[in-house]
Amino acid sequence: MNLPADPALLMALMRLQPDDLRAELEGYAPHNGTHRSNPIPPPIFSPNSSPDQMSSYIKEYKAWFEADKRIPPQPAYRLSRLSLITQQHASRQFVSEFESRDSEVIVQMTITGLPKHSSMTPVWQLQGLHLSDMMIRKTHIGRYLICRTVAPLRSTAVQLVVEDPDGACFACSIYNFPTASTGNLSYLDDMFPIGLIMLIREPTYKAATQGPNPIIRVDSPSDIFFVDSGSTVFRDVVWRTGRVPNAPSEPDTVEQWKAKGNSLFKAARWFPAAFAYSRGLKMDPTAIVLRLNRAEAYLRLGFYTGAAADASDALKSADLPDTLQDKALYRLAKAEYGRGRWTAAIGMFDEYFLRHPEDKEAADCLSRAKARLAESDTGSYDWCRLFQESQKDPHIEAAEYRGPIKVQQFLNRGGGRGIIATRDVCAGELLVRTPLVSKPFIAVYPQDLPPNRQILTLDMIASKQETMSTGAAVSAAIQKIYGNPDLHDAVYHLYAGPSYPPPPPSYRLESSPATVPVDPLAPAVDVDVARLEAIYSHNAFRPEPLAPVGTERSEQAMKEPSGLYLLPSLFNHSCVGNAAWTCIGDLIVIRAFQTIKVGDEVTISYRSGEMPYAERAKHLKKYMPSGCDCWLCEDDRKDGENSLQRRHDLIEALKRRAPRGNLNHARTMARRIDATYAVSRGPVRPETFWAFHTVAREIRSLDRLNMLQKAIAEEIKALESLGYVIASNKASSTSRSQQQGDTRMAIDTSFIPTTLPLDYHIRVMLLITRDFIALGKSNVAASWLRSACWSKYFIGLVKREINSVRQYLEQVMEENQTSS
Ligand SMILES: C[S@@+](CC[C@H](N)C(=O)[O-])C[C@H]1O[C@@H](n2cnc3c(N)ncnc32)[C@H](O)[C@@H]1O
Repeated sequence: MNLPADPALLMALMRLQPDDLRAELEGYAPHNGTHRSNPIPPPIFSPNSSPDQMSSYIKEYKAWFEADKRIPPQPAYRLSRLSLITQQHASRQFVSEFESRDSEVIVQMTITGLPKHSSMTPVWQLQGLHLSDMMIRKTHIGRYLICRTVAPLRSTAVQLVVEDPDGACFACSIYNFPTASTGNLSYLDDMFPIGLIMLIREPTYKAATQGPNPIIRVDSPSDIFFVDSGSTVFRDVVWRTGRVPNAPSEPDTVEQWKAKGNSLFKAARWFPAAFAYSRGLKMDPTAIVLRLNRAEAYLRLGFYTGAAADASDALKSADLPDTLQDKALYRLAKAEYGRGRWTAAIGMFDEYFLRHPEDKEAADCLSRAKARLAESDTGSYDWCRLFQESQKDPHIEAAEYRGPIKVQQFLNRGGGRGIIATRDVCAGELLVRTPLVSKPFIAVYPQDLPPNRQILTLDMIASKQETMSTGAAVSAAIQKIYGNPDLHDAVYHLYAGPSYPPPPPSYRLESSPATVPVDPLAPAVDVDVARLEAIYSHNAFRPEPLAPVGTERSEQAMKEPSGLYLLPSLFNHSCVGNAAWTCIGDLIVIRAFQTIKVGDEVTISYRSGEMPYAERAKHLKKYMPSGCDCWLCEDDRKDGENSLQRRHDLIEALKRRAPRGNLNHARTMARRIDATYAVSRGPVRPETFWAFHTVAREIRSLDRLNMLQKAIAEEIKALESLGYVIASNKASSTSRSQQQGDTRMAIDTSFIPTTLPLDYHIRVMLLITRDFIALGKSNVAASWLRSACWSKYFIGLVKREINSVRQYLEQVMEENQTSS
C-alpha cells in the first residue's frame, strides 16, 4: 500500500477508522485494470475571460467534447478506497475552512446544453449492476446501481465517495438536487449522511476530466431513489464491508423519525426534514402527524402540490381530531393558494376562518386569496402596490390574467405554435389592451444567489456565457417540478429547439386540480435535465423589473435576472411586434401596442433594448437560423450590407463623439444616416431617431428661444422615424382643448411603435413638453405631457408617480402663463 505523499491527505488518513483500513487491506485495493483516459484534458476555463476569449473557449470545449465522445467505453477498474476516502476528507477539510471565511467566494463552473442522460424508465423495469460490470464513458441504459456513502461530502456541490455492495468505491457527483445549492456543508450532511443508501437509475460513468478519477455523474434528481425498507431492491442487498464506519445511527421508530424531522424543521432545514418525515411515513403510512408535518415542510419549499396531496390525504382519514383537521384544512388552503387555485383556497380559508374568527393570519390569507381571484377574473391590478413592492423585492404576489388570446398552430414557426387574438383588441382603453399578465414558473434575481458563490454557466446551445441567474434558475426549475409533479407537462410541452421532437400542437392553458403525492425517497416524476436546459435556452426571459426613469441598472451583465414563463413562451417573435412586454417585479405584463384584429397573430420582440440589424440577426440566430422575416428585417436586408455597415458606423460615431455646439455636424450626420435607407422605405427609419434627437439637442444648446420650435420639429421627426403618427400639433390651441377634462393626445394612440423601447420615446415626449412650456404653449405642452404620461402608464408605471410629474409640470405651466 502506498501512503499518499500529500500532508493534507496524510492528516485525513489519520482520522480514518480502523474499518476503512481493514477494507483497504482486505483486498479492495485497485486491481490491475488498464486505465486509458482521454490523453487530452478539457480546455481550462478562465473566469475573467473577455467575450471573444469566451466564444473561443466554447468552440474549443465543443471540439474537445466531440473528440472525447469518439473514444470508446472501457471497463471500469477499481479505485483505491483508501485514497478516495483520504482525498475526500482532505478536500472536505479544505472546503470547511474556506466556507468559514466569510470573505471567500467559491467559483463553480457548469456547462449546459450538452447531451446528458436522465432516466425515463421505472425502477422496476431496470436490472441491477455492480461497479465491476460498468464501463467508463458509458450510460448504463436499462440498469441501476445501488451504493452508499462512505465519507462526508466534499463540497457544496454534492460530491460523494460511495461504495457498491461489493465494497468497490467510486466518486459520485450529483447535480441539481433540490435545495442543495442553497445549503452549506452541514445542511448537506443532513441530506447525504455517511451510510446513506441510494439507487441510481441508468448511471453514467464518466472518464476522469477534472481530477485523477472517473466519476458517476448524476444530473437529474429523479434518477436517485433512497432506501425504502419495504422495497425488495434494497432489502436483499448484502454489503460486503459490513457497517459503514462513522455512519450516524439512524432512528428506527416512527416517533424517532418524527423527532428528527421536527428538529430539522426547527433549524429551517425543510428538505432534510421532509426526508425524515418520509422515512417515518415509509414505516407507517397512516402516521397523520408526520404527513401534516411534511405538508408544512413542503409549503416552505414551494412544493405546493406535494403539500396539497399530503394535507388532503390527512383530511380523508376517519376520526381525525379537530386540531389535526384544522391543521390539514389550513395547510391545504395554503397549498391551493400556492398553486393559484384561488376559488378552492377561498373556500377552505373561509371554512377555517368560520371556526377560528380570531385568527388574524387566516383573515389576511382569505383577503389575499379574494384579491388574487379578482385580479385573475378582471385583469385589474393595484399597479401602485405592485410597483412599490417590486422596488423592495422583485418576487411579488399577484395572480395571473389571460385576456382575449389563445394558442394556435403556426406550422412555419419553430415549435409549430403561436398566440392569436380571440377578438379585436382595439385601441383605446388600457384594459382592453392587456392580453396577458403572467407570474414566472421560476425567476432568479441576483439578490437570490448565495453571496459567497459564483456560478459560471456556459450555454453550449447558445454558445455563450449565461448570467449567474440562469444556471441557478434551471436548478430551481428542476426543484419546482420535483415538488410539483403536476406542472411537469406545462414545462415539457414548451419548445426545446430543433434537436428535440416537436412539442404537442396545442398547449394546455388550465392546470389540473388533481394533486400528486411527492415522496423525496422515490421521485414521482422523471426530470429530463438536458431537455429542460434546452427549453430554458429557447424560452427564457430577462425579467428586468421596471424602475423609475434614470435608475441605474447593474453594469455587470452576469448579474442580470433570468426567468421562465409558461404562456409568454408561446409568443413568437417579431422585431416590430404588435405587442410588447414589461415587468413589474417578476410579473410579466404583455400588452397590445397596436390594434390587433381577431385571428391575428400576437407577437413580441425577443431582443432587448435597441439593436441594429447585425446585432439583432446575431441575437436571433438561435431562434431563427434562417433569419427573422419581419418587415423591418426584410427592409434592412434590402438596404444591403454596405448601407447597414455604414449606418452602424455613423450612429456609433454620432453616439461616441456627440459633439456639443456643432449643429452643422449633427445635421450632416443626420442626412448621411438617413441616406443609408432606401428611398422607397418611407418615413419609418428607426435608427434616424438618434440623428434627429441629436440635432434637436444641438439646437437647444444654442439657448435661443426662437429656435425651440425647430428643436421640437426635430424631436417630432425622431418620433415619426420610429413609426409614430402625430395626431396634430395644432389641435390643442383651440379653445375647446382648454376646457377641463381635455384628454387630447399629441400622438395617435392606436399605434405605438415597438421599434425602440418605450422609455426612449417617453423621454423625447417630455422634452417636447418642456420646450412647449418654455414657448408658453401650455395647451400643446399638455397634450404632449398627456401622451408621455399615457405611455408611461401604458408600460405599467404607477399612477402616483405620473400624477406627481403631471402636477409638477402643470405648476410650471401655470407659472409660465402668469409670467407671460
Ligand atoms: C419561445 S418559442 C415561441 C413559441 C413556439 N413557436 C412554440 O411553438 O412553442 C421560440 C421559438 O419559436 C420559433 N419562432 C419564434 N418566432 C419566430 C418567427 N418569427 N419565425 C419563425 N420561428 C419563430 C423559433 O423556433 C423560436 O426558437
